[in-house]
Amino acid sequence: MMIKTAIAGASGYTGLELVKLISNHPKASLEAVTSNSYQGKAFTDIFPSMRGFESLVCTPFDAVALSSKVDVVFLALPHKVSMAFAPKLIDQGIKVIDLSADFRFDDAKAYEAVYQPHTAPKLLEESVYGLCELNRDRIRSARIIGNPGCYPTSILLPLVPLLKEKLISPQGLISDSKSGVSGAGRSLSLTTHFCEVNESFGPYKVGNHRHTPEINEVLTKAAGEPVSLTFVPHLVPVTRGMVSTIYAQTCENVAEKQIREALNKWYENEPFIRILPPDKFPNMSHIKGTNCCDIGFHLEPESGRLILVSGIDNLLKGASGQAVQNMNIMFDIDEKAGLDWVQTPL
Ligand SMILES: NC(=O)C1=CN([C@@H]2O[C@H](COP(=O)(O)OP(=O)(O)OC[C@H]3O[C@@H](n4cnc5c(N)ncnc54)[C@H](OP(=O)(O)O)[C@@H]3O)[C@@H](O)[C@H]2O)C=CC1
Ligand SMILES: CC(=O)N[C@@H](CCC(=O)OP(=O)(O)O)C(=O)O
Repeated sequence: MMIKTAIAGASGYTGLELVKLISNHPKASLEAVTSNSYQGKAFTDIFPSMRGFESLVCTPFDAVALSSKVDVVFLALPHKVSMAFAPKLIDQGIKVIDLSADFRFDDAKAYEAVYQPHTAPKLLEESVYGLCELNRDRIRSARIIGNPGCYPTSILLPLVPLLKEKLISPQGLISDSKSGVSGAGRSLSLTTHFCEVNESFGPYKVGNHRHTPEINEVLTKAAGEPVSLTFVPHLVPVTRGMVSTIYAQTCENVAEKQIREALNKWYENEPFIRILPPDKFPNMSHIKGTNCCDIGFHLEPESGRLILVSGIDNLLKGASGQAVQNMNIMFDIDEKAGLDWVQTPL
C-alpha cells in the first residue's frame, strides 16, 4: 500500500524539505503540491535543485479535489493560516499533519494568548501534539497532528524524561537556544536579510517568544506541577541547524549515572534519539541533514547543576522530518521509512 500525500505551502522551506522526503519515501507518493503565489508553475521553477526529481505543477488548494487523490495532507503554512485549511480537509476524510502552531496546544486560551482567536476549537481539542517519541500511542489513531515547533522539540526531548523521573527540579529551568536562519522561513524580512544576519549573532524576542507557552504546556504535564522556564532564542548565521543548551538543577543526591540511565531507558530503542557518550556534545554539523536529536550532558557535582545540550536540524526533526515520522506512525508503517538516511553528510 502506498500512502498518498499532498503538501500545501510547498513553496516554503519546510515544503521543499517535505517534497524531498516524500519523493524518496518507499511507502508514500506525492500527488499534489499547492501554492498561492506559484499556481500553474512547475515545482522545479521554484526550486531548480529538484529538476529531474519532481515533475509536479503547483495547484491552488482545493480540499474537495484533494479528497479523491490523497490520504493525508501536510500543511506547511504559517500559523494563523492553517486553522482555516485543516477543517476542510478533515471534513473530506483526509488526515492532516500541520506544521504550524495552530494545532499544538491543549488549551485554546494558551494558544489565543499568543496567536489569535482560534476558529477551529473543536479540532484543536481533538488534535494530538506530534512529538513522536513521547506521544506515539495517541499519534497512531489521530486524524490531525500539531507538529511541534523546532525550539520546543529540541528542549522537550531532553527535559520531559528527567521531569517524569523526578530527577530534576521543575523550577529555574533555562534554555539558551540557537537557530539557523531557515527557521524563519523563506519569505523576505529585514531580520533575515543577508546583511543583517551574516557575521552576526545575538538573542531575539527575549522574554516574549511564542514558543515559551508551547514548551511550558508540555513540561507542566510531564512534571505534574507548574514549571518555570527561561527561554532565550538566538539567531546564528548558518542556514540550518539548532542547538539548545539547557540548565537544570538536579534533585538531591542525583548522580550523573542516574541521568544517563533515565535517558537510556526512555530513548535507547529510539532510532532518532542519540544519547551521546560522556564528554561528547551535539554540534550543528553532526545533525544537519538527519532526522536525529543528539543529546549530551554534564553534571557539575558541587552545584548539582545539570547542563543538557540537544541538537536537531530545524527543518527535519524540527519540522518536516518529524512530520514524516508522524505520518509513518499514523499509517502504521516502519517509523524510519524515508528518514533513515542523511541528506548532507559532512
Ligand atoms: N522553518 C522552520 O525551521 C520551521 C517551520 N515551522 C513551521 O512550518 C510552517 C511553514 O514554515 P516555512 O516553510 O519555514 O515557511 P515559509 O515562509 O518558507 O513557507 C510558508 C508557505 O506558506 C504559504 N503561505 C504564506 N502565507 C499564506 C497564506 N496567507 N495563505 C496560504 N498560504 C500561505 C507560502 O506559499 P505560497 O505563497 O506559494 O502559497 C509559503 O511558501 C510555519 O508554520 C512554521 O512556523 C515549524 C518548525 C520549523
Ligand atoms: C529563526 C526563527 O525565526 N525561528 C522561528 C521559529 C521557527 C519554528 O520552528 O517555529 P514555529 O513552527 O512555531 O514557527 C521563530 O523564532 O519564530
